[in-house]
Amino acid sequence: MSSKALRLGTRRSKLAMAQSGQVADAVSQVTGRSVELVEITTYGDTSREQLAQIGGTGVFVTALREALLKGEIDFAVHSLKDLPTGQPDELALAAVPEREDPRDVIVARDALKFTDLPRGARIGTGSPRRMAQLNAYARGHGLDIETVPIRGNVDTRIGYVRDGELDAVVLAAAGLTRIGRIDEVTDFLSVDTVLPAPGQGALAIECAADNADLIAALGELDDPFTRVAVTAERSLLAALEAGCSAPVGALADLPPLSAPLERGDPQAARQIVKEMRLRGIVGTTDGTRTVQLSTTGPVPETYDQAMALGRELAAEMLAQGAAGLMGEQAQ
Ligand SMILES: NCc1[nH]cc(CCC(=O)O)c1CC(=O)O
Repeated sequence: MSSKALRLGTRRSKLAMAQSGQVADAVSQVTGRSVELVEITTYGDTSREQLAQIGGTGVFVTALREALLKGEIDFAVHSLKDLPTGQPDELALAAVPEREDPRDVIVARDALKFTDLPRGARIGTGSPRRMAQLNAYARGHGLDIETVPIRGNVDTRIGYVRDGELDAVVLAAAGLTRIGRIDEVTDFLSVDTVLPAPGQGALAIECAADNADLIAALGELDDPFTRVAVTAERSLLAALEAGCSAPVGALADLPPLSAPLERGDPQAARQIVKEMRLRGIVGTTDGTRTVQLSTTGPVPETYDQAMALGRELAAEMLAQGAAGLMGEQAQ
């Protein structure tokens, strides 16, 4: 490989710059080459419409992919949850690095926890998935909340709480960690309450499919465990024929992983992890109807097995009426 700097295409947002910067450092470390950031503007950054209304799927991703295809950049970093499930033949998913905390979190006024929010509390989120699950939980537990559609970057969203317009906003833990604002979280939502978006907390590093040297080099950053988990989650999403702004939550977790990880020994964790649990949920945004299922089995040994697991769970969810619940959002 030549010693010219690698060009990493990135959106200008704080989150994109943070995650691109972190990956740039990791890539220079494994390749010994310098990495130069190239800023790309995407429709998702300039549009003020609700993400769900502009069709969600891929709005943040398209411009970066176009720059890759035109050879203007060598590789790009995406939030995996924003990446459409169909992979174009010309592009390769060269690496999925180790996942951050996949949970959703609340930033609320007065350090409030979700379940301590007062009657009539207004919670901002533009995500039908979050609305569906928060409203379903509230209905089941006698809470009285109102979900309020918002969008904008993290500063804007947290701003609604700071200026008193909303009681709380929902965000992804991973994004806040990456931009150094995880301390502002007032409650980490259990995945038993809100299942994250498929792939949430993971990054995708993409480059041209014909650049074998670069694919091999970037592959050093790949975490096979994360990749197995997100492959199952995204296969579930694809089989439900839903996009990244659909009311679909999914999480493949590796149950015994957390304890050894807390002892700082991920290698030990890898040896004892035998099972993977895949959970999926679909619901109407008002939370009146949900289909939630899970399956537990041996950790898949191939990505094809992981995909099969996702497809199987999706088929069971569809058999229980999942398609009808997603249809409700489609107006
Ligand atoms: N939809 C926007 C988006 N895409 C990725 C993240 C950060 C979390 C991640 O990388 O999964 C966010 C912000 C959020 O949901 O709070």
